[in-house]
Amino acid sequence: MATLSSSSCRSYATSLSSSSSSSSSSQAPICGHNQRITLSSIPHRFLSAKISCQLSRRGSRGNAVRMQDGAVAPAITPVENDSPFKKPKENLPPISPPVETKEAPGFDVHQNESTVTITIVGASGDLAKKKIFPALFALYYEDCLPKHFTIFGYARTKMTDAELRTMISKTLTCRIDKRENCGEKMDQFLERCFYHSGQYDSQENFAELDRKLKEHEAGRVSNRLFYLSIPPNIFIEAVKCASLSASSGNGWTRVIVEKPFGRDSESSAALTKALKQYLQEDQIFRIDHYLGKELVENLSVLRFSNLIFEPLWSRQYIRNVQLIFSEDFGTEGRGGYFDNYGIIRDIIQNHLLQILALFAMETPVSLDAEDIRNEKVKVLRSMRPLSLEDVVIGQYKSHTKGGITYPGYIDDKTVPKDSLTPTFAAAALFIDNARWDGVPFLMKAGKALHNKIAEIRVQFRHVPGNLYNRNFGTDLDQATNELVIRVQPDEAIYLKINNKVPGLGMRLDRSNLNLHYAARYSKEIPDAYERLLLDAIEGERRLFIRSDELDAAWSLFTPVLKELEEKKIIPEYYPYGSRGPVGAHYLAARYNVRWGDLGSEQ
Ligand SMILES: NC(=O)C1=CN([C@@H]2O[C@H](COP(=O)(O)OP(=O)(O)OC[C@H]3O[C@@H](n4cnc5c(N)ncnc54)[C@H](OP(=O)(O)O)[C@@H]3O)[C@@H](O)[C@H]2O)C=CC1
Ligand SMILES: O=C1O[C@H](COP(=O)(O)O)[C@@H](O)[C@H](O)[C@H]1O
Repeated sequence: MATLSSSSCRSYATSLSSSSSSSSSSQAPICGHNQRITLSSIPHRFLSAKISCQLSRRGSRGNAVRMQDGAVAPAITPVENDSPFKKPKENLPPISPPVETKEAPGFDVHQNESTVTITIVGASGDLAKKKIFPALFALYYEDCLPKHFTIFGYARTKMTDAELRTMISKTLTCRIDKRENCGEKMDQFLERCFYHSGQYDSQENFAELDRKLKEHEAGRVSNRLFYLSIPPNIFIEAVKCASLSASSGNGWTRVIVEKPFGRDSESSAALTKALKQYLQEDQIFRIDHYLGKELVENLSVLRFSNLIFEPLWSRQYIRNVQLIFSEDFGTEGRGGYFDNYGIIRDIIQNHLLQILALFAMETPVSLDAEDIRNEKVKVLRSMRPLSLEDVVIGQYKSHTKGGITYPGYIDDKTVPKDSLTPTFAAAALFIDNARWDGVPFLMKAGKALHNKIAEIRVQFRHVPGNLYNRNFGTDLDQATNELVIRVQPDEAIYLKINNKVPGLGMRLDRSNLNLHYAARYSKEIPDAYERLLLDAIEGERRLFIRSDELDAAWSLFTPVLKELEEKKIIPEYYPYGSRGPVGAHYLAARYNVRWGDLGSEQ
């Protein structure tokens, strides 16, 4: 049955190939160092170990992946340069069994080897504990981190290395399919984690960090990844200090920046400008974790490697596209942050818009990061800025059900009582290009709704002159095909088709051709942060946001966000746990659309 490699593993074994060409600026030190070392200076023998990581990501114990139905997808032979991602990765460190020995600091005995240090700035925070450390552990567990790696936590909180390890050990989990040696792996991983306490605006504190990093690097080529897991108002100070006092002297330095990337065009441009004082564009990895989700990553595969979808992918056959995000909990605990942003900035302008761009782009020249991002930016620049009449906003209010009272948004102590910040929004967007002219792209995102789901729905047009129309009664909508890509939870891709109900009569029903991941694949789906962290380590920028994409995204939403705020538009209130404001239906109806997630069978 299965003939394609299906695992979450990388098939771009090229990341292993040596690079002498790729973007030099990301290899360049960023503050005053002048030595450059490229991957070509790393002995070739080290590269093969990386291949074994790639293979282990292809299947738990061998090169192949077993499907739930017993079929085996063959692994891809690990030939260097077989990557679909044409551009070779930069300066990759070698991979080998993850046992680190203590090195005497300060000696350049390892100058032919390289090392990667990942510093999590804001290590004491929520995201670091919840996502970043667990993702790094998962990568370690899969033998996907380089042989010489070190993880540093950096924050103001006073903590020892041991205390950091205790803190993060609470949130590390093991892969379901490989529990046996989990404890051992966890201990090994924790031994590679260290902590340095410092201020975010202190060059001196970062210089202390630099000294510690150097000790761990022990004279090897030093590659440094900083993950800014801190509130946005301190991004610039932290980047400045990291850049001036703790960037690599002879390898690459990269910085992962978390959203929010500003709150409108102006502030986003200011942030970009400030970041670029200290970093080159290709050192900046702007993360949108939705791009790291398995089914979002699969969008292009589905479309460009199956003959049956691409010919239908246009206004000729597609009636509308729906991008839906809902959470069944409120802003609990994050109300302070959220009130300054609202759901349009929190979800729609980034996560849903990024999915839209990937969905709607033209075929890129290659799978190279710049080719893909070039196509995405064209989509964004072809879009009409959102207008006020194409937006509906809502805010959840308290609701009592089954004797339990669920708080309203403004019941959160960190939210002003008179807040008009939307916790729900629906919007109709249009791409004014030849492929998508007139096709509504409807987006809907909300907190404290009745379910937790993220999905893409593609509703196709009616079959012209359908011979079987009368077998459906008058509801033509019911007779059109719909492709659903359920991003989460319970990942699936299904296509609603019309089918004859078996029997002597001629009755049609709607059935699903269903690719249900849990039934099809035994391998656990990696968390988005795992994929993105590994990409950042490997210098793969495909899933990160380029500054021109960001500018284009903000241009679409800034005018309407300003108008909503200036006119103090009152959101439609909806009860906690409901399906959201009824206004979303009117908006869809205006474009002759019915939300696909609300029908009797979804
Ligand atoms: N949490 C999440 O689910 C998500 C978060 N993000 C983004 O990731 C980043 C980190 O988020 P999160 O971990 O929730 O943030 P936190 O509020 O938990 O902050 C992280 C750390 O930053 C330090 N810090 C907090 N407030 C301040 C302040 N005012 N001044 C100086 N330092 C401060 C604290 O460390 P210390 O006091 O020890 O220095 C804190 O532990 C943010 O940009 C956020 O928008 C993005 C998506 C989801
Ligand atoms: O970026 C964000 O995403 C989360 C939802 O992420 P998910 O991976 O759990 O779907 C959302 O809760 C948060 O408000 C937002 O900032």
